[in-house]
Amino acid sequence: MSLLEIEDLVVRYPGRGRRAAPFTAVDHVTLDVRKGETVGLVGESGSGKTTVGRAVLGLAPVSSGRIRYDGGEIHACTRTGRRALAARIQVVFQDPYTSLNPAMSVADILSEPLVAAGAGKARARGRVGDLLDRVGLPSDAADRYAREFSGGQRQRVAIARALALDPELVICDEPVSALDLSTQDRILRLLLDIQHRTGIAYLFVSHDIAVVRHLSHRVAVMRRGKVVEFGTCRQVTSEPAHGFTEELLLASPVADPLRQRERRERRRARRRTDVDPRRQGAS
Ligand SMILES: Nc1ncnc2c1ncn2[C@@H]1O[C@H](COP(=O)(O)OP(=O)(O)OP(=O)(O)O)[C@@H](O)[C@H]1O
Repeated sequence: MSLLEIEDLVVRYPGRGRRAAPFTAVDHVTLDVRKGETVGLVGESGSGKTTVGRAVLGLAPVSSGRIRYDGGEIHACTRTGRRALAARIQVVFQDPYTSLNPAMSVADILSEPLVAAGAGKARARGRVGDLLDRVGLPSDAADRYAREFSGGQRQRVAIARALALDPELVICDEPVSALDLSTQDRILRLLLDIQHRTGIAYLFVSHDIAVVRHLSHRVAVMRRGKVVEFGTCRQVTSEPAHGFTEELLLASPVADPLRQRERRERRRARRRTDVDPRRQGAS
């Protein structure tokens, strides 16, 4: 059964300048995420991936369409409704340097969502050790400050914070793109391990199809605000139905330098003939 259902979602922003037309960042997007599943949302920069995640979180304006969570409509949720949802849907952002308050200790960062949800301070503190353990950090990390950690360790803290309320769904918005390759690999393994242990679902946003294929059950490919392809990871990455998916696969890293050059040239040739119609005529 689907946990999250996005149906015909449109997010439109007002145009900049007096006569500029509104800009459609998300254009009739339909997709769903089932319990315990990872859906990868992949596409080039500006295709609307983050905006889809933000609309689910109530942070982007829904112009039309529906978003349902566990059967209930959430696209027009009140503040109280949103607060209740916060325990069920959490988010991990791209940049672990800006998403954690450097002036707070890790214990405070991890207790904050629990206290906000009504747990007493002592009870919230009591859960910190377990949360650190779940993301592979030592218990003495609790008394240190986020600024004392590496990018990968900070992202572990951000993941622990997202897990604090035992959510059913975590929106991961480019959670590894600010990290070096070996740290990326460790964080992706951690996310997989957490999913195996808890049955959590992920909507995993990334520009990198190589990262997405690593952990997604299904993959949606976005281009210029639209989902151009949505299918199982195997279908989308082995038998892509859309030329743009092929393009993304071609752009993912390959070891052979000759193939790399061939791919670069094909990419350049495509870019020369390709203009985003959402931007045409906009001032
Ligand atoms: N608040 C806003 N006001 C106006 N336009 C916006 C706003 N937020 C996003 N956009 C535009 O919507 C489009 C989609 O942005 P979005 O961040 O969702 O893309 P993305 O696929 O996640 O790209 P990236 O990987 O670079 O973050 C972009 O062209 C962006 O400039």
